[in-house]
Amino acid sequence: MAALPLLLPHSLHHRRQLPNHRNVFPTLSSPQLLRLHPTLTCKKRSFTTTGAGYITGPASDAIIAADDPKIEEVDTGPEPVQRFNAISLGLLLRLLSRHKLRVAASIVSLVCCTTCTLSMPILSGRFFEVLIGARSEPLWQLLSKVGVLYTLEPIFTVIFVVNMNTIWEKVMSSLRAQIFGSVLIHKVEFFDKYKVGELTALLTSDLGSFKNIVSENISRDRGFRALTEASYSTLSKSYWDNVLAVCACPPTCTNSGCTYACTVYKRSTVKVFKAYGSTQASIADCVTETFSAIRTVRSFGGEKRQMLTFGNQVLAYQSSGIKLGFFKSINESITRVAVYVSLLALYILGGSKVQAGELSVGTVASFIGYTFTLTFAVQGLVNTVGDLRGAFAATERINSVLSESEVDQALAHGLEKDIRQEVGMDDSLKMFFISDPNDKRRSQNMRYMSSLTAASSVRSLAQSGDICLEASYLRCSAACFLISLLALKCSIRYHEFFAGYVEVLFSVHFSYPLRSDVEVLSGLDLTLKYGSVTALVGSSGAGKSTIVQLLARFYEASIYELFLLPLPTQGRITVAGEDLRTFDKSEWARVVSIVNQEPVLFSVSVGENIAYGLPDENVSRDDVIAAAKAANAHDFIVSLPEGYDTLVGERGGLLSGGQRQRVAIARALLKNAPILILDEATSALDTVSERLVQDALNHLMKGRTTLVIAHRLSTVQNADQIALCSEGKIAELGSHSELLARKGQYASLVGTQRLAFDYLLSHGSRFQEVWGYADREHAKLQ
Ligand SMILES: Nc1ncnc2c1ncn2[C@@H]1O[C@H](COP(=O)(O)OP(=O)(O)OP(=O)(O)O)[C@@H](O)[C@H]1O
Repeated sequence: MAALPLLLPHSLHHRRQLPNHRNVFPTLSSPQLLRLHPTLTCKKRSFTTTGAGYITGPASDAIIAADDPKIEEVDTGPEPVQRFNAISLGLLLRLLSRHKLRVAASIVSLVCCTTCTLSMPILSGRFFEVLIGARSEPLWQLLSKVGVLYTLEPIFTVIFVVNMNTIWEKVMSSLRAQIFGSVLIHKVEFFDKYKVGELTALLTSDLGSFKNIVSENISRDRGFRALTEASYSTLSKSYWDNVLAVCACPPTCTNSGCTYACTVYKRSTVKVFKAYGSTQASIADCVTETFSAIRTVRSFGGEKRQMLTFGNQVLAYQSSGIKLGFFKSINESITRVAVYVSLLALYILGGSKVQAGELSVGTVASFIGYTFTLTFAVQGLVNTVGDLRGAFAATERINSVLSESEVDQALAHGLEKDIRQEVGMDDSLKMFFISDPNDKRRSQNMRYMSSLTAASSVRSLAQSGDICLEASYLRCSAACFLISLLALKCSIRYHEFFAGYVEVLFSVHFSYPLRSDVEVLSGLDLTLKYGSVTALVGSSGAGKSTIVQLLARFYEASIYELFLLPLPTQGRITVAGEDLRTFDKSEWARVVSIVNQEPVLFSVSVGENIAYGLPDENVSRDDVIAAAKAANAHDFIVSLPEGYDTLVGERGGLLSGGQRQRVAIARALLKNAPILILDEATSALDTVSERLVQDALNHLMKGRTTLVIAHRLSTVQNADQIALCSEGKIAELGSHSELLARKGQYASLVGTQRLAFDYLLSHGSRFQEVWGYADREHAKLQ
């Protein structure tokens, strides 16, 4: 079976995570860390481990149950960090090697059609000689030869163009699939960093200019054909007469000079092409952003501002386009001057040689024919060099974007396993596979992958055990002990310094990768008891959704190491005692259902959106309807123009916020995962709908480990436990009544909301007046 290198590109280098003390949640407990890094204690990096336990590659966040004795043999010495190139010559050759027959047919037809083309000037020369009586060959015989050439040349051209085009289309499809797959499996922070428009541009305009190398260069006067024609005509000329050949050489020399200059000044020209591409990407990004947020733009009257932004991007695009045109025009005009000089020299020298009887008229006529062929070919080559520059710039841009950020190994491994298991793989999936028998690292990764906790156990663990977000403070190592001792011996000032140092090193921290200087979570301990409901409350920005993101494994922290030494515990997330990172991400995704504050729907029908709950299965219509009924969405769906087949628009924009939430709840219900996370899942519902959906959710929560985030405390009063999140920690934990009795932050939050409610009640009559007025106005409009 072929392999999927681009789904696992970073398996090539297993980049070491940079020690970043703030980015260490969830990490592993000290004993586990030692289990994971058994060889670190003897400062030797290897996958060797003694007995059962975990092993990991250098800084790989995929953790593997290491019962495979063969793994001990694997040589995993420190690897140099390699830059991963999404598009490389090796990859292109591998893709081309899939079409050997077509490549051979293209080469043969190219040689044949070029031979036909280049035989024409010879026949033209003979034709003139026959006309002036300098040649005895019958005219009809000569013309029939010309006729054969004129017939064969288009036939070979068709074979060449069709084959080249087919090969390149197939190569480009695979390449596009590879790049898409590669982007898809990047870590979430990659998507935080790059805008949608930029990523879209990679797959459209950048890959488009790469495609142009062939699709724009298979015509007669471009690319390979121009190259063969140029070389062949230069050779033919030398065969006829060396002196005249030298006259016709300037175009070729100029072309070589231009090509050389382009190569020497590659950096500057590539810069211009790169700027052209990135301004094009910015335009795409501005368009995507503006039109996807059109309601926000309207509501703020932001049209002028968007026009200004777009105008600036267009001007930048225009200026880089003008610069590009300047480069092109210089190339073109230099070539033309060279051509004219060459033709003039040819007329002068050729004419004098004919007059002196040293050359026949036919030979000079053939020369002139070859000079024109050479001129066109050289012109074509100059254009091809321009296309190549564009393609190099696009390749550089794609490679630089995709090599900057890390691939999510835990996801890539699981995905590859998943796809490989598929029986009778679809053609559309096959495109993601490229065979590379030399990629030993991948086969090694495949073995680790197979050592990951099996899918069945993920579900059974999720269905049986508690989920713990642990922060076990100061399970000190010798290093910590030493620091503490030193701290005690030192003066107060130094003691403070060491205390701070210890705090930084050994408490739990989580920072988003793009804002690594801002701590979001610090010192968090929380257990979500199996089969019970835990409510997470707290002020805005306290870190509630961050906990959800960690539970969903959108973000994962690395094992924190300082000078290659494993540090004591930082915290971790476990399910039934197993570290989350022992699971494939895709397997984990199957056991967790999340309904967000602002659910995003795909621009397909309502039914398909609900069925997306089980994306890899053929969901029956009855199941979709059952899920919709349970989420109290059925009634509104059947009232839509085409019922379950009604399209919901981009991001579900044709539905109301409450309808979107109900569809999202139905989607989660269909998924039927043992772990349920509701992040303000009912916030967009009116009171009546909320009560109905809440009933469905209460039913759904039974027997599942549930985490509910809600601002309206009334909705979480009945939770088994309520955790108050404050400044990245769990400040209070208990039932509603326990927390009220404690009279702490929770009690004051409840008090604040009650006050707000009382205020509403006391102003009820006024609101009723307003609502009554609105109702009357509405009735009038009807
Ligand atoms: N992707 C991100 N990158 C960087 N910082 C982020 C990211 N997402 C959230 N933050 C920051 O993390 C902090 C905690 O955000 P979080 O969404 O967890 O708060 P929250 O308690 O859920 O708030 P709310 O109740 O308003 O939803 C905030 O300061 C926020 O600015």
